[in-house]
This record gives sequence, C-alpha cells and structure tokens, in this order.
Amino acid sequence: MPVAHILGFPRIGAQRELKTAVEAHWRGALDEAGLHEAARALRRRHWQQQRDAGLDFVTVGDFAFYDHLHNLTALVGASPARFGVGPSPGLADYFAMARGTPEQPALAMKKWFDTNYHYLVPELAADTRFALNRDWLLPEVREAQALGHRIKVVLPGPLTWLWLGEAEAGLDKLALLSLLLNVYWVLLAELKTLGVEWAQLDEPILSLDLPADWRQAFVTSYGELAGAGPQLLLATYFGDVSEHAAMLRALPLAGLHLDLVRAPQQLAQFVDEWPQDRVLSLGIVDGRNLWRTDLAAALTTLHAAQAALGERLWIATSCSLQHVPTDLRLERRLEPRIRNWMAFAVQKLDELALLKRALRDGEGSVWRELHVAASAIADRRRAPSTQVAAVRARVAALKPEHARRATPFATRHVAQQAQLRLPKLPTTTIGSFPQTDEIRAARAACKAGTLDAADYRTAMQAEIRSVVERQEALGIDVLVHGEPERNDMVEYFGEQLDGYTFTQNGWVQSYGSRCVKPPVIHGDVSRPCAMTVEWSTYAQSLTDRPMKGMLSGPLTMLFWSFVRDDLPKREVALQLALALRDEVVDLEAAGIRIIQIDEPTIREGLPLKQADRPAYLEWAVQAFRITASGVRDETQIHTHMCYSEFNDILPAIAAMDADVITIETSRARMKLLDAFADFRYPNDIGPGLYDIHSPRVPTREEMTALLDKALAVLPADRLWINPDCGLKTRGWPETEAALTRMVATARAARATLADATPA
Ligand SMILES: CN1c2c(nc(N)[nH]c2=O)NC[C@@H]1CNc1ccc(C(=O)N[C@@H](CCC(=O)N[C@@H](CCC(=O)N[C@@H](CCC(=O)O)C(=O)O)C(=O)O)C(=O)O)cc1
Ligand SMILES: N[C@@H](CCS)C(=O)O
Ligand SMILES: [Zn+2]
Repeated sequence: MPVAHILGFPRIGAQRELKTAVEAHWRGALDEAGLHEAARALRRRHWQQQRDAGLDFVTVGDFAFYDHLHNLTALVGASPARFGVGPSPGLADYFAMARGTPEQPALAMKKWFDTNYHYLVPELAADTRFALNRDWLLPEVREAQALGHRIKVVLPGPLTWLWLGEAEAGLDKLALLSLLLNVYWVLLAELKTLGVEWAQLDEPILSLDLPADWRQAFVTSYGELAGAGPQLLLATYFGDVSEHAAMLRALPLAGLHLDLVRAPQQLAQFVDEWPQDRVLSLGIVDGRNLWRTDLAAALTTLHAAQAALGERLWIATSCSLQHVPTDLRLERRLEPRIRNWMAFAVQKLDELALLKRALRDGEGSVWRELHVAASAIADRRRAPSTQVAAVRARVAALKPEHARRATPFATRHVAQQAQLRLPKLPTTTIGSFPQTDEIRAARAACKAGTLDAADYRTAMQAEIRSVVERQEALGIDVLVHGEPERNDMVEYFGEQLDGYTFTQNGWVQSYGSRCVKPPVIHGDVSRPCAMTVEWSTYAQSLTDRPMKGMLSGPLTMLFWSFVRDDLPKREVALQLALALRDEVVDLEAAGIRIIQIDEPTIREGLPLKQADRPAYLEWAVQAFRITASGVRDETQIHTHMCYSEFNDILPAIAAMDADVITIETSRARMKLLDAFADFRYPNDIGPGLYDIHSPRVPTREEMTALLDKALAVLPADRLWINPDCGLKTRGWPETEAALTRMVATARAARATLADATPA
C-alpha cells in the first residue's frame, strides 16, 4: 500500500493569519506568547488537514515565523557573530537577524532556487560554530505528537544549507561541514529518542550543476548521518537529479524523493534496480502550480512504478506546497468553469489521498472522483479561451524587426538627451512610493463596494499629486507616479489582461510576512484596453519634469503568475510581450518620454542547469525586446532588475538593449558593477545607492562611498542615481530622509565632476 505524504504545507494560513500575527507582534500589539499561540493554531489546523485527507504522515518542521532556512540557522546555533546573540537565539534575536537592527543590517535575502520565495542567507565564517538549539523544532515535534499524529520531520539538508550560505572571503564552505554534521547527528538522535520514524532532509541543490567536491560531500555526509536517528528520506526537487543516480542509489538512505512534475523523465533512471530496502517517493502532484493534477496520467505513471516498487512506492507533492495558495474553497468569485480546473494546497492533499486509494483499492473504488477530475481536465483542454485565433496569429506573424529598435543605443542616446536635457548623474526612483494603510484601505473599500470607483480614482490621483510634489521638493530629476493604484506590480496588470484571472485569497509567502497573490494565466493573453496611460498622463500633467511610465515586463508577468501548463512558457511570454508592447506604444503616443519595463525576474526564470540556459535566454531577451521596440529613438526605455546575481548573464542583459538599467547593488556593495565594467556594458546604468528592504536610513557617507565605487569603474556620463528597488514597503519619513541624502550625494558628485572637467 503506497504511503502518501507532502513535502511541506503553506505556513502563512489561508487568510494570512501568520502575517497578521507576526506584524501585530512587531508593532507591539501581540506578545510573544500570543504569537506562539497563533502559530500553534495554524500548525494544528494544517496537520489536521493532512490527517483528515488521509495522508500517512503529517509533516512537521515546515513552519517558520519568517523563513525555514533561517529556522535551521537558529536550530544549529549559527547566528552571525555581528548580531551578538550567541548560539541559542530566541525569537527576538531571530527577528532581529531577519529584519536588521539600528546597528546591524539584516541578513541578505535571496531567491529560493527559481521560485518567488526568498530565504535569509546564512553568513559563514571560518570561526562559525554550531550547537543544537533545543528551543527550535523539537517543541513542534512534541506538539504534533501530543496531538496524536504520526509524523515525518522535514529539515533543509546540511549541504543545501551550506551551499546557500555566503562565505567570508577565502573560506571554503565545506570546511564547516563536519562541525555542522555533528549538530545534525545530535538532532537526528534526539528525534529518534522522541520516537520520530522518518526525517526528510531537503537537498534541492542536487538539481543544480554541482562541483565534484560537493557531490563527494553527499557521500560522506549521508554516510555519517544514516544511522544517527530516524529513517532518512532525502528529498530532491525543482529538477532532474538523474546524473547523480548512481551516487544516490549507493547512499545508505531509507528513501529518496524525486520531482516528477519538473523532471518526469528521470523516473526511468531510478525505478529499475532501486534497492529492495529503500522507498522511492514520487512527486506527482505539482507543488509549484495551482492546476488540478491529471489523475489519469498520474495513475499511468504510478501503476508502472508500483509494479516495479511494490510497497516501496510513496506518492507525494513534487516539492513543498508552500508555493501554492492554501484553500480553493475560499474562492467565491472565480468563474466556476476556471475554478474547476484548479487545486490549491488543501485540494492537493485530497488528490494524493485519491491516488493512494486508486492504487490500493483499484480505480473502481474511486471511479466517481476520477471521472469528475477527468471531466475538469477535458473541459480545460477544449475551453475557447485557451486558443484565441487572433492572439495566435499575432505571435505567428512576429518578425525579427519587431524585436529591434530602429537605431543603436549611441544614436538613440543623443536623440533622448536632446529632448530630456537631464543633468549628469540624473536622479530617479524605481517606481513605487509607500503603499500606506490609507491607500490599501481605499482599495479594500473600493473592492468591497463601500467606496465608488470615481472616489477611489480621486483618492489615488490625490496620492499621485502628493508624490509628484514630494519628488519635486526633493529635487529628483526623473519622476514616477508612485504606483498607488497597484495592489501589486503583477497582479495589477493580470487583472486587466484577457487570458488572466485572479483570486481573492490566493496568497503565497514571498518573504517574511510579505505575501503575493499571483494572478493566473489560464488562456491566451491579450490587452483589451490601455492599462496605465490614464495614470501616467495624469501624473505627467502635474510636472514639467519627465514622468516615467511604469510597466511590468513580459518575463516578470510570466514568472510571478501561475502559468498555464498546456503551452510552452516561451509562447506565453511572446503573447505577454505583444500585449505590453501595445501599452508602451500607447504611453509614447500619450506624451510619456521615458518608459520603464521592470524585469526583476529575468534571473529567476533562468533554468537551474547551465545546459538549459542559452535557449531560455534567447526567448527571454526576445520577449523583452518585442515589448520595448515599438517606440521612436527619442523615447527612453528603462528596465529595472533587483537581485544582483547576474554576472553570469550579462551578455543577455546587454542584449535586452534597454537605454537605462537600474539594478540592486547596494547590499553586494557594488560588487556587481565590476562585472558590468569588465563586460563593458554599453548602455546607461543606475546602480542602487541604498537598500530599500530596511527602514534604516543610510548616511550620506555610505551613499557617497557606493557612488565613488561606481564612478571608479564606470564612466560618469553612463551613470544614474537611484535606490535599489521600489519604495512601496517603506514609510514616508525614512523614504524622504533617504532620498534627501541620495539627491545631495548626486549633487555633490556633480559638483566634483564639474570641478574636475577642464574649462
Ligand atoms: C518586488 N517583489 C515582488 C515579487 N512578486 C510580486 N508579485 N510582486 C512584487 O512586488 N517578488 C519579489 C519582490 C517581493 N517583494 C514584495 C514586497 C512587498 C510585498 C507586499 O507588500 N505584499 C503585501 C500584499 C500586497 C497586495 O497585494 N496588497 C493588496 C491587498 C492589501 C490587503 O491585504 N488588504 C487587506 C485590507 C487592507 C485594509 O483594509 O487596510 C485585505 O484585503 O484584507 C492591495 O494593496 O490592494 C502584503 O501585505 O504582504 C510583497 C512582495
Ligand atoms: N516598479 C516596481 C519595481 C519593483 S521590482 C516598484 O518600484 O515597486
Ligand atoms: Zn525591484
């Protein structure tokens, strides 16, 4: 009889209860005991849902107040010395490291593989020491046991934790491995003492291209940990691990998990000759998307696997369900037809249970449920919205010239400068200004019908006016309207495009207490009417300075949405590119002289394996260029990317040929710029002068030091001055204080440059 389990459940709560509790705690409105009680209630509910569905284990260890990787850092006592919290951080220390303190910047945040989730980067030093902190995880294990659950504990694996850490200069991270393994060993031993039967160690780095010493480290690590505690299930996900099949088969594990949604082909490499004493867990239900599973197809795969594996077959989600929304039952406004194509986390539990029953008792025992599921899949396949002739024809008619501006950058630059007359080192911001409680309350009231659309528009226009006035007072050169009318930079556009739908409660955690509600691409995408022109022209009417139009680019729309899985991503990207191109052209026609097309996700979409990257980058760059290339030379196209890790894709970024790129660099202390300089990046660059993720206002000296670094490696007449990213999560006081210093930094640098210029 196959065991059914999940790799993890969304911790945030179907209605973001965790966010509410954590933020209340941060503002002092909920004490630590209250916060723990809210957390316990969520865990209790989520475990019960797994048990009620009929899963064989409830998964414990997937809960985190901020981030699960940071939980492991706390559990193994590896807090960076700079925080001075010692080996046993409490909750206040945990939050201090996550959010920063007046004295210390927060731990860096990075994208979790190719998802839109961010983890807190462990800081590793030669003198990092580890000690098991028994206040973490173990109480949750006892809590689940006290509720009578049969549990499987999940932890990030030691090698994934180390790999994702940032090492101080000169440190080989693997030098810390044996000390780290000691703590894992003790932890696993304690879990065994508590009666835990299974521990799932997540090692998604096995989906990356791993150097030989790291592959070897798997052999030593798991050799050492195998007998320490509960039976070990090593979980891989997000890609194909078949290149490691021989090594994985030889590890003394009790089981291995494979992601068959991302890499179904890898099953063949494992299923035959799988050791008799090992479990093979097959991730057949998609943990990354919200579509129903094609149960008939899944059963075909699983029957074959069962024939080979018998009792050793486990069935599971492909990865943790933390990447999908919690419960479809809360969606009361979705079009019923489209809703019927979906499964959120709770519904995916039911899918697993159903698959298990079909395998155990025969498909006849669940034929009704299978029939309902098959009808939904068939209905989706034949829905007219998934095949719109006009959209398909437009994509088919694309020609190389659609992806090319009329002249090279140097020519455009002259035309743009003649029109815009910007000073050296022009100052700008990335688009959003603080999304205040008042703005969100107005939007919530408008959605609830208690504020009519005209009054909402007036309120947003008042906000735009105030944002414009503030920027003029600050002396910023290129203004933005501040994006107050946008709930989110992707959801907002998704709400206006055909082929998209959106949810009421489809929240997924992005980082800490911040969530996003990705819109859903269910059909062919097109733009029924202009989306931003009215807001941008209103904003431009308030000032003589250039007002940047502000759009999310095709890749960002793709990767931050739930995407249909019945069409290659490239095709969806091209549909989006054409829809957004029309918006760019309309903005230009309405008198907007600078248009920013945000593409913070270009790196997120990068395949995890090197070999798959060139093909992706080709269509990704093409999609951006199609969006950007419908305008005259005089119209300046900006793009913006946060997350500074793109040294390895600089040729592709240059090939996007945006006139100006603004990038996040401040946390990496401008290291990225060396790469831009070495590469001789040809167009203009705005390296972020300050980190917007923290309320801390940087000093003039800090900004000047960063600007000096930029000026040392790039020509002054290529440089722009801006923050790292949008300011929507910040409050006004720190925003104005930081921007005042930023403008002053730019002015001082201009004066220095003028002094240095021979008369
Ligand atoms: C730039 N980033 C983004 C990513 N992904 C996106 N899809 N969008 C992004 O901007 N990925 C990488 C980064 C991640 N960064 C962030 C930054 C900030 C947030 C964030 O603030 N999220 C908000 C939710 C935003 C939202 O959709 N707001 C809506 C709904 C607001 C709401 O909750 N309303 C309440 C009522 C409010 C009231 O009455 O006052 C309700 O409906 O109950 C809106 O503005 O209308 C968050 O709160 O977490 C996310 C990622
Ligand atoms: N224009 C967006 C980009 C965020 S990546 C903003 O400013 O929030
Ligand atoms: Zn950004």
